[in-house]
Amino acid sequence: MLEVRDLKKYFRGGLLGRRPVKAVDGVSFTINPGYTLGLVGESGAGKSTVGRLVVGLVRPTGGSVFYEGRDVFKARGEEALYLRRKMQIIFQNPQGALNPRMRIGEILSEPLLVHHMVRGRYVRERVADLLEMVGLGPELYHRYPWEMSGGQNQRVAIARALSLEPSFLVLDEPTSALDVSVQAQVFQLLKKIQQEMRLAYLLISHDLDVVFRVADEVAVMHRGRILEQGFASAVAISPRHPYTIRLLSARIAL
Ligand SMILES: Nc1ncnc2c1ncn2[C@@H]1O[C@H](COP(=O)(O)OP(=O)(O)OP(=O)(O)O)[C@@H](O)[C@H]1O
Repeated sequence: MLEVRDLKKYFRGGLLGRRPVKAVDGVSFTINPGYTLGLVGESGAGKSTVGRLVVGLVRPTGGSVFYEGRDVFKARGEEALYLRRKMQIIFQNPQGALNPRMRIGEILSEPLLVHHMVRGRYVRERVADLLEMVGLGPELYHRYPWEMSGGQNQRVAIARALSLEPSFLVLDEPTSALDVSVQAQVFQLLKKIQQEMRLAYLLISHDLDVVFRVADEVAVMHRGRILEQGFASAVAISPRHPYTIRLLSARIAL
């Protein structure tokens, strides 16, 4: 469903901006419906840049992304709108991702109205459904983001993404800003939604434990490239993946 080919992003770097920073330097992978690819690597490896490139938030230096056969970087008009709906991204900091001046009900209604997902009089009903899908009660409709916990806000961010009926989500460190006890609940929710809606996930994390627990396949990034890749169970033990094994055995804090 999602095919990433030889993706590159170079930023200007160095004095006078002459030496490029090769944040992403030839990354390729595919993800199928219902599957999770975990992208792991140390800080600065280029993981977040890959996530932003894939959903079209950052312009690439080179390479291509195909979603259901559509070229994400070349899409215009109706097709671009369709892709904006189908490919969503969830960020690390839910508080920052939600407008503090809007109530939860408004935050969830807005995309439904902008993208004409439901007729006006059914919006309220759909918002209640979305809240229920992410395990939140209808009484939160009138609350503001700052009146809720980090975990509740991340659930709202997930509900907002789901409102557009996506089939692919980039999860960029989705639980890093949350308490450990809440992290497991959010991953449980993401798993449940994935099974119900056959969503494909690109899970970005610096936490090896999280990625190996949650993802079906793992790609390990280092300095803009994928060094090692394979099924989570195989990558963790195969001698063909020395970098990953070193990371795992040393439990390096990435
Ligand atoms: N807008 C930008 N301008 C210049 N350099 C950038 C920009 N965004 C990222 N970089 C650089 O690109 C490289 C990769 O950054 P990126 O945030 O993708 O890494 P990461 O693996 O997600 O790291 P982290 O886990 O710390 O977020 C880093 O060297 C970073 O400084």
